[in-house]
Amino acid sequence: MRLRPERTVWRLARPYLGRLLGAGLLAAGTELAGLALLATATWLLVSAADRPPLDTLTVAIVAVRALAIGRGVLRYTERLAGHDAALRVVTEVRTRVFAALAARRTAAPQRSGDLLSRLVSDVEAVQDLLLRVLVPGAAAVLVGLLAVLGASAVAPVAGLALAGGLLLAGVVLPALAAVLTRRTAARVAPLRGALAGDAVDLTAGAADLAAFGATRAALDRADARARELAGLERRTAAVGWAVDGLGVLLSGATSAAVLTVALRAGVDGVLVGVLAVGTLAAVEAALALVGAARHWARLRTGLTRVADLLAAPEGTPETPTGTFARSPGTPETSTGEPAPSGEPGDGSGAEEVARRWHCRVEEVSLRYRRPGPPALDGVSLDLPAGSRVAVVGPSGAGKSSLLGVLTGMVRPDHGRVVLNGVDLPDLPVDRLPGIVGGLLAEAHVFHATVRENLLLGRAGATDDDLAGAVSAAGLLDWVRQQPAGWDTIVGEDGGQLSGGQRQRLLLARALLAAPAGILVLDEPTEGLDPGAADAVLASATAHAGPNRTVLLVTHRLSGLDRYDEIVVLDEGRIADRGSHAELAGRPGWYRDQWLRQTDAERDYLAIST
Ligand SMILES: Nc1ncnc2c1ncn2[C@@H]1O[C@H](COP(=O)(O)OP(=O)(O)OP(=O)(O)O)[C@@H](O)[C@H]1O
Repeated sequence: MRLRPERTVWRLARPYLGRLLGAGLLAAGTELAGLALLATATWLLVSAADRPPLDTLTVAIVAVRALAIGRGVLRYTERLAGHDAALRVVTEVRTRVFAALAARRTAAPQRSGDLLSRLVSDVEAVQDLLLRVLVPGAAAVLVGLLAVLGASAVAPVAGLALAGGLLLAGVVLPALAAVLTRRTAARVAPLRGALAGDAVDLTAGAADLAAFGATRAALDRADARARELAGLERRTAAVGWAVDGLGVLLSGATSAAVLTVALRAGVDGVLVGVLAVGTLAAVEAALALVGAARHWARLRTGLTRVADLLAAPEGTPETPTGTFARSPGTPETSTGEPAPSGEPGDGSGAEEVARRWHCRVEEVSLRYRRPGPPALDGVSLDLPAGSRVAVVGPSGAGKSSLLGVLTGMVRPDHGRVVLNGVDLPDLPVDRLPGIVGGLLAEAHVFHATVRENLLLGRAGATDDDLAGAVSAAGLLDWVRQQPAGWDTIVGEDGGQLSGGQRQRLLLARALLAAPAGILVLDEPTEGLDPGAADAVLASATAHAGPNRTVLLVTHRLSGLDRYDEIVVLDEGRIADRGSHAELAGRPGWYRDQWLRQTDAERDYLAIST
């Protein structure tokens, strides 16, 4: 077995060696005080029957009290000194790990859940290695040696029997425990990291998962991981229980062996009792090595990850620990796990794909806080299948709230949304994502490949579907330029993409959603320059096709002349509605805004040419 991670810890702990040695000696002192206490108390009990001289008795009684108090004091100071040394080492390690992660993040960002797991659990492995393995391990070895010497002084054969028992308890049993624990332990740390990543995705990406009907699949995946982790931990606990049982058996057997050989060697009766009890205490101290070995085996994965991180050159890419959807043609996710059941977008179904959807929003009112102004106040819209409707208005007018109501994310206080004659709440929740879907405000990009992010929009999408949507969003050239193509990792929340590329990826994913239903687009061209924004909006609207309704929320008014109706919202109410030509031709918010934007763009073009 290569001890590279331990060597890394050793190197980092070297400046604190004096403190660690002190803690080890104090731990050995505690064990020795315990052993001496048992031996003296036994001697006192056994010899009291023979009525020894009072001064001898008094000395033994004082010794028992002093050892009992001393043991407590030693234990306390050992804990204090050990933690002081270990926490100093851990502070150093955590600083270095943080610096290493920060340096690598620029080149190969990892999932924040995994980063957190590295910074917390893996670094704690270093602390545990020092406090639960090295210090008690060193103390057990020292106490064992001194106990063998003590027993040999009484009778060499007794020393030999004790040495045999201590070898079994302190070497064979710990090795067995380490081997049995290591197999499961190697899988626990990465699984914990992946589970932490799942937690981040389930919280940060909750709205998107719900919008695309992928919440169940993501929850199932996290649940499967949690169950696997629980199973592994149960197995580790069972191994621990079995090894502990063997330890107790061994302790009794060693004591019996020492007792037998000491009696055969003609050792005095009182001393035989002292030897037997002292043996129990010495074996118990040696059994601490079993716990230390188990901890060591469990800590190795975390230690290895810390050592790798501190040793790796900056920017070494790593494979992400979790993925989302997967290609229908791909048998496994990139983590090698089986495919999750209930793929996102299942709700789209053949029935939804074939049907055209007529949507009516009737007198919808919504108030988030009471008292407080309404976010929506009696809003009505008619969205015939295949229509193009844009919702505009000043910031805070209620545009995103309207999309929230339409996608079922927010329940209105009054009014209703009717889809092909059915009230929205009466539709099964898993069908809604197949009918209404798209790009919502604060959309989340998952730390997965381009393909997996897109398949969240429609799980069964073919490569042609993906290429069509990505091309409409103006990202196809970029995907083709990437060495990994569709399998390019985009980083957590698209951290490895530019703002515009991230937005285009989100738009492409939205275009894949609800293929024959209602496509909602909340600020799809945000962050793109005016020219690109116009081109992307035109191609995205065209990509929606004749059957799909498009409901666009935008601050940018250019390109809306291709829309059937524009609704101007203000303070939750419909302030105006009509075509672009009608609204731009009459006084009001729309015309003011239109003139302001065209002037600003003229200036922009003048400066940039
Ligand atoms: N989750 C919420 N809790 C409380 N109030 C909210 C919430 N979401 C929106 N609001 C409030 O409702 C009103 C409408 O917000 P909404 O996000 O729908 O406006 P918007 O027109 O989309 O604005 P913007 O153009 O700035 O995105 C605002 O006054 C906002 O503060």
